[in-house]
Order: sequence, then structure tokens, then C-alpha cells
Amino acid sequence: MYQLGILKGDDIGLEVVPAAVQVLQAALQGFPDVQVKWADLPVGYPSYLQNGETLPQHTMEALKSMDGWILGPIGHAAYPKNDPKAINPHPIIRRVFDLHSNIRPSRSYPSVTSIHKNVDLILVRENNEGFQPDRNLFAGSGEFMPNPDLAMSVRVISRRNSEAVAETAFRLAQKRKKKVSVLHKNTVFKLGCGLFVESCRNIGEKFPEVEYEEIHVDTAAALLVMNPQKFDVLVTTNMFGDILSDLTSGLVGGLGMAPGLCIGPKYSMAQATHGSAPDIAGKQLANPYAMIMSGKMLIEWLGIKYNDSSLMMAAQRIDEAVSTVIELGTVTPDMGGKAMTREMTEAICASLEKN
Ligand SMILES: NC(=O)C1=CN([C@@H]2O[C@H](COP(=O)(O)OP(=O)(O)OC[C@H]3O[C@@H](n4cnc5c(N)ncnc54)[C@H](O)[C@@H]3O)[C@@H](O)[C@H]2O)C=CC1
Ligand SMILES: CC(C)CC(=O)C(=O)O
Repeated sequence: MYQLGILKGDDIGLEVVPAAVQVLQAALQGFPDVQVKWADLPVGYPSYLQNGETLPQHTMEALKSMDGWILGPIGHAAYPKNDPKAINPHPIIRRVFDLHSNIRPSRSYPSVTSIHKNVDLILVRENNEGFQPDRNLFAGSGEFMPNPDLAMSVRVISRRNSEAVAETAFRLAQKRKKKVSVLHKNTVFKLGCGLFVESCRNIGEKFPEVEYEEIHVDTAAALLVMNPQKFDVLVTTNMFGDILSDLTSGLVGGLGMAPGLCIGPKYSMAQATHGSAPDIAGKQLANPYAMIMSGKMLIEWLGIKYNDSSLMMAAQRIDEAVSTVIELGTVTPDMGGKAMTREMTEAICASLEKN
């Protein structure tokens, strides 16, 4: 029996997270040996209105007994300022559950309008350090103002997390095109990026069959725009990865096409790259692809972890159903179609039920 959490989040989270759950449930119906207990857990602004806090303690407690969960986007920019009960939940969830690696694939589809075709890459982003360091390391957020005219942001890089995220990247590359590109700026951040690169080199020695390269992050940004097909797995620090994973989504059709999975030694969390998109929330315009494929990555990951071939096959079936529906053109406007969130989701479920 797997225990999976559902944390809808804010704005379009209320549309795309239920879409992902609906698709996972439809896919798992074909595998009666897989038992899942789902738990709806409050988080974000709806939770603030209901419980007075955006991340209730009982949600954090419940997550401890989960195998994994889906976290929707969080619209924290709109939360009340200066209320400690209105915190941004996701950096805390990522840290408390040691979700050190954020795996963000970008894949193009022939029938989706995009700047590039034949793109199939994964960006792995360190998830808990960089310019978003652990609040326990610094009083506050890692940012402070020694005087009203000077602000300082501290960037933290540890050998432990750098090696962990490198290991994630090499393991992924092993099963793909066998190439890892390390993106850094060690000419400037000699210590921080220096330690990150050294950690990646050390881990790389364990994977002699995987081609290894180091690229300055600014050069990599240009290469990604000009020739993304040259990449397989990219690995980098938190803030570089935050920016570049939005860029890689832009290569294949935009933020609606950007799924993600945060993993650590014990837990895993499906979390799309995009934010809560308040501009389109409540209108059934949100592309559910990113969240559905994040959910697919979650069950695939659990399948590998627990050597459960049914979970892996269910993930494979979601992949195929999504490709079929994209090919048929039942897609949202950002993908060039006319379908609403609900219609695209139902078309994916119908394809799963048919095959
Ligand atoms: N992981 C998370 O929960 C993240 C949360 N945010 C938060 O989200 C809120 C909005 O931030 P923005 O900068 O506007 O970024 P955003 O990613 O929410 O939206 C940027 C643009 O992409 C579009 N978009 C995003 N997801 C889409 C989807 N699934 N289908 C179709 N179009 C989609 C939006 O309509 C908007 O035009 C803010 O409160 C921000 O702090 C931002 C990034 C990540
Ligand atoms: C506020 C940040 C934690 C948002 C972010 O890094 C992301 O999910 O892309």
C-alpha cells in the first residue's frame, strides 16, 4: 500500500493538481495489485483562510508517513506580508524532507509549437542551498541588511548536497544519452562554484561510461538557446537552475510543458516548474501537462525505488496517453489548441482507459 499526499497549492494548482490525480488514478486502475491511499492535505492560501496558516503542522506531520506527494504551485507573492503564519511553504517542505535534487525535464513534441524540435534534456537543480540557504544556518533567510543602504544575500554550497545532486544527474544520464554537463561560474565564485565543480568531478569518477563536461553557466545559456539538442543531463546550483529551467521550458513550448520531481534519500515530491499563474487561474486555461507529467515522474520514481514493475508500467502508460492526446491536438491554448484543462485531462484518461 502506497501513501500519497495531495497538496493543491494556489491559483491554477486547484485545477492542475486534481487533473494530475485523476490521470494517475486512471492509469493505476489497470494495475489492481497497486494499492494507493490518497490524503488531501491543506497548504497555501486556501489553508491560510481555513486554518490561519499556509503550512499547518498537521500537514507536515502527515507528510512524514507518506511515500511521496504532489505539491501544486504556490502563489506566495500575493500572501499577506509580515504575517509569520503566511510563509512560503515549499522551500520549507523541500528542506525538512531533504529533497536535495530537483529533476526538470524538457522534451519537445512534433505537433507542439516550439522554438526547437528534437529536444530531450533534463536539468537537475540543487534544491535547498545556493541563494536560498537553510534558515537554521542563518537567522532569517540568508539575507540581511547591515545598514539601510546595503543588502547582502548569502550563497551556501555544501559538499554533501553538491555530491548528492551530481549523483542524481549521473544516475539519470546512465540510463539516457550518457552525458552530464556541469554548469558553473567558478572563475568568479572560486569557492562556492569551485566546491560544486570539485564535487561533480569526484562523483563523475564513479561513472566512467558517462561523458563529462564543465561549461560556464553564461555560455551554457547561449548554447541552450542555439543548440539544445547537444545536451543530455545538466546539473547546477539552485539559482542558476531556477533560471535555466524556465529557459529550457521556453525551448519546448513554455512553462506549461515543464514538469519536475524533487527527490531526496527518503521522500519524493512531484512539483511542476511553473508558478501559480494567477493571470489564468479559475478559467480552465492552465495546461495540465506539467503537473500530470510530474505525477508520472513520481510514480515512476517510486516504481524504481521499490522495484515495482506495475508502477513503472503505469508511468509508461501515462507517457503514451499524453503523447497520443498531444498528437490528436486536444490541448490547451498555450500548446496551440482550444481544449480546456478539464477536456485535455479527460482525453488523457479516455486514452488510458481505451488501451
Ligand atoms: N514552484 C512554485 O510554486 C512557484 C511559484 N511561483 C509563484 O507563482 C506566482 C506567479 O508567478 P509568475 O512569475 O507569474 O510565474 P508563473 O509560472 O505562475 O506564470 C508565468 C506565465 O506562465 C503562464 N503559465 C504558468 N503555468 C502555466 C500553465 N500550466 N499553463 C499555461 N500557462 C502557464 C502564466 O499564465 C504566466 O503568463 C507568484 O506568487 C510566484 O512567486 C513562481 C515560480 C515557482
Ligand atoms: C520561491 C522559490 C522556492 C521558487 C522556486 O525556486 C521554484 O520552484 O522554482
